[in-house]
Amino acid sequence: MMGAPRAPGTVMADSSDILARLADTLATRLPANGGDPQGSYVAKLLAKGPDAFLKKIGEEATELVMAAKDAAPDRVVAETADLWFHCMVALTHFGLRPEDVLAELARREGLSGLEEKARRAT
Ligand SMILES: N=c1c2ncn([C@@H]3O[C@H](COP(=O)(O)OP(=O)(O)OP(=O)(O)O)[C@@H](O)[C@H]3O)c2ncn1[C@@H]1O[C@H](COP(=O)(O)O)[C@@H](O)[C@H]1O
Repeated sequence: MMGAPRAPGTVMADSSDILARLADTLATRLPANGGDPQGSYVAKLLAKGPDAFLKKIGEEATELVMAAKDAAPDRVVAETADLWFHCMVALTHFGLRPEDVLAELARREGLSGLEEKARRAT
């Protein structure tokens, strides 16, 4: 069950490993791990295959853009959560973990996007 919505800017005390805990839950929904499409939204999505969760990623990205265009911070937070969640379903399908993405961001830390682009051009 999902938690109650919170105002933007408030941080839960135990939020630091929420991505890892969510990934653990999502992995249990894989067909290979006995995920039951009758009793789980995630299992249903994973059982349908990539087209289903890729469609959701496209929808949630569009909804985030619309929330941002409306300058609605509460909706930006909610739509970003929807987008991250569905991206995590995709990671689960591919046997990947949020830690893989965080490691990639850590690898990029401190390297300006302008500098990285200039390196690619040479
Ligand atoms: N974080 C989420 C989460 N975020 C969003 N959603 C669901 O994602 C669905 C799609 O969102 P939409 O706004 O598009 O709603 P919709 O129009 O009804 O969706 P569709 O019918 O078009 O797919 C909704 O049913 C949301 O409830 C989530 N469902 C589950 N989780 C987490 O995943 C865990 C496992 O979920 P189950 O596998 O369903 O038990 C949960 O305990 C939660 O921690």
